[in-house]
Amino acid sequence: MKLPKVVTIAGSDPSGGAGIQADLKVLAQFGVYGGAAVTALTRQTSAGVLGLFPLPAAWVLEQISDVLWDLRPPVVKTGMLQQPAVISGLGRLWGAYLQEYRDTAAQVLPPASSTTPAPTLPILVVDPVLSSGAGVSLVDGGGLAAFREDLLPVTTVLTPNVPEAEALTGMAIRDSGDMIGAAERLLQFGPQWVLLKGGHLPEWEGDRIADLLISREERRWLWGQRVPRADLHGTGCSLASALAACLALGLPVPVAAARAVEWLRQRIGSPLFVGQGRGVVCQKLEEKRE
Ligand SMILES: Nc1ncnc2c1ncn2[C@@H]1O[C@H](COP(=O)(O)OP(=O)(O)O)[C@@H](O)[C@H]1O
Ligand SMILES: Cc1ncc(COP(=O)(O)O)c(N)n1
Repeated sequence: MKLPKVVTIAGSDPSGGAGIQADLKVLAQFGVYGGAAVTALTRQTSAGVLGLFPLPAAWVLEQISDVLWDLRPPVVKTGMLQQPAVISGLGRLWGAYLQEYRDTAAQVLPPASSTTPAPTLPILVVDPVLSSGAGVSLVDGGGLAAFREDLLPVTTVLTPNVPEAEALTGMAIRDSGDMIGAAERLLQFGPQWVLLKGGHLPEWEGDRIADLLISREERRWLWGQRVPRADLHGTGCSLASALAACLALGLPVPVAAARAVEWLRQRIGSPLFVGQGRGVVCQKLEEKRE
């Protein structure tokens, strides 16, 4: 069996709750090998982001190119990309990576017939990080246009939260009906799937909460138990990494999304308090200590 591998392209969070540190821990927990290309350093504690130090965009893109053509990961997950030049440059690199896969498959496989399954193309999971949970901007001006024009057209699964979906579409999202409208608008930018997370909506019926998974063919609500006053950061990074891990393990998108959401929700109710601020996602519930 092929080694399941994921490369994360994200920023560094020294407190370990978000960014590449969180991503690599989640991947390890799913038994998936993780590589990481770093886009920016942050000064960050469990209480919030204190500073941002972007790496030169050309250098970030070289890192990404090196690791893609070395590890040849079947799944790549993005977090804080931060600079428009990185967002657009990744779109171009990913297009070239896909093209090379197609060319190689055409040389290796017999001519396609109705009985030959199409080769599985690499998967790009994009978590469009725009700001920290506490509202510090994590993307430069021009970032939204770069996402819409250059990265979303080559994205397999886009995982925005409600404010990110509002920023990308310019639409207000107040209820589940608005979530459907915004997710359909996001599909028009090109991603194959959108997982629109519902955590920021003020009201769900009773103690329930739902995320919306949508493609051009199907629409599913992923319902779960709402945890009152959940106070943790790094949930978006952890969810996208769990999804990437499940995809690298070979699960189809709807099954992988349901499993990743369930994995995270089991942990939202019992965060780990590692510092002076908010809690983080506890990796192994069974090993949690006070
Ligand atoms: N209070 C909560 N109880 C249970 N699950 C939650 C809660 N808040 C968010 N979630 C779940 O956590 C995941 C992340 O959601 P969300 O908070 O919307 O995105 P982000 O972490 O990117 O801001 C989603 O699967 C969402 O349903
Ligand atoms: C390096 C980095 N990447 C992403 C986030 C967003 O995470 P959150 O919104 O959960 O604070 C973050 N705070 N830091």
